[in-house]
Amino acid sequence: MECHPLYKKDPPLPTTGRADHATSSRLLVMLAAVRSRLYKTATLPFSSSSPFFTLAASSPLQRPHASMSSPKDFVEDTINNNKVVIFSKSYCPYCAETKQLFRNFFPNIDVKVIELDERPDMTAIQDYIKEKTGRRTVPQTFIGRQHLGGNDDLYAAYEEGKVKTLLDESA
Ligand SMILES: N[C@@H](CCC(=O)N[C@@H](CS)C(=O)NCC(=O)O)C(=O)O
Repeated sequence: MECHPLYKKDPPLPTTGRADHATSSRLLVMLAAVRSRLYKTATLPFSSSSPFFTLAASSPLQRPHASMSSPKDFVEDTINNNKVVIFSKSYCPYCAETKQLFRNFFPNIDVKVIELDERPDMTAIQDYIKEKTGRRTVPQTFIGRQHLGGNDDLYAAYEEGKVKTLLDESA
């Protein structure tokens, strides 16, 4: 199976610092233009603390890591607060099969999918999952806080009836 980011069907918006900066700069220029036109036409009481500017300055584009928890806290909180968690990568075919298993056989179960390749802390999260489970590959699935393993492990567990048992037990 092909497993490479270039095979991803829907590439994410640019997430590098430079792209973010360019995007937010363009946004600020647009907002400034709108602000100056409004000033001319309606003389509205804008100031530098206008909601427009507050919004732009606190945008995740400018402060991408500000509210992020540690990789360990993020993984543990996610597992504790969701019945089924799949740590995945959006372009990974094994991950697609894992997601498909739940869609096919357990369509009414909420599944929390974390697409690691869409997060800036991907590597740190994979490091923590490796520390926790001994596995660094994706997917890694947890049901009711219990680690089931990769895609092969999940399908084997499904065949044995273990997936259903764990889902029932963690109701
Ligand atoms: N046999 C494994 C194969 C998993 C696998 O090779 N995943 C690739 C992604 S498609 C991987 O994790 N590569 C290393 C990485 O992305 O860090 C399974 O069934 O889960």
